Amino acid sequence: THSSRPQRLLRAVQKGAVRGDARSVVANIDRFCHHSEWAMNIGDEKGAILDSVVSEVNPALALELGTYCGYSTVRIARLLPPGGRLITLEFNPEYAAVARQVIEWAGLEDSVQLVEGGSGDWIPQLKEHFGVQSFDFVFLDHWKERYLPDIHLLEECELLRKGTVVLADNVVCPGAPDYLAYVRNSPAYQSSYFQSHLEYTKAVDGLEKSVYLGTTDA
Ligand SMILES: O=C(NC/C=C/[C@H]1O[C@@H](n2cnc3cncnc32)[C@H](O)[C@@H]1O)c1cc([N+](=O)[O-])cc(O)c1O
Ligand SMILES: [Mg+2]
Repeated sequence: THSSRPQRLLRAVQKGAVRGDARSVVANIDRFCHHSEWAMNIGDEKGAILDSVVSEVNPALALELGTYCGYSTVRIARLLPPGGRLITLEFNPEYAAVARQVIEWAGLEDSVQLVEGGSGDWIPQLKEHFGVQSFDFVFLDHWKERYLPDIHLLEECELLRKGTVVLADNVVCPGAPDYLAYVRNSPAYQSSYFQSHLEYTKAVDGLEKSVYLGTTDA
């Protein structure tokens, strides 16, 4: 039987990266994607922007939508403060299985909670299941048409607080036009754009950073 690209990516990590060394896991996935097979990880260039935003927020509690192989999960989790936690949602069982092993190879399993399921089903359950009050940081990198419905869901479930930072990948390529229009025009967000390039290519892409300001009503 032929392996899948996520399985080949995992094997590259297990062959090339040092166990327990998150930096080497990230470096080996980037090497695999630059030299062997492109994969939809945020990558090294946009990853550096992700790192700077995560470091600035220094989140005690972070949420990621769309784990895929766990590349950005590792980038975020390696920067969390002591006791910091990252909850990441992935509904594809095969991707979730690969991501678990990538996260373990990086030695970050104690600060990451990977939930196998859909954001639409799970966002409403995060408070009761994980004792979550609200998130300090949210990273959107799942299906692009889910960005807008899921940020509305996060608002409705009161999982955002004044100052929560929401960072969205791919707002240019593949693009999330309805999401961009919302966060850039809503009085509830202070939004800014970071121009970059699509992972492992020269195509233009960017990240949108949106700070939640809270609702205007009392
Ligand atoms: O399509 C892209 N990303 C979609 C990512 C999708 C990932 O999130 C999961 N998912 C989806 N809805 C979900 C809901 N709930 C949980 N997991 C979910 C999918 O099972 C997949 O693992 C993409 C495409 C390009 N590109 O160049 O084409 C570049 C990128 O950086 C990208 O992120
Ligand atoms: Mg992406």
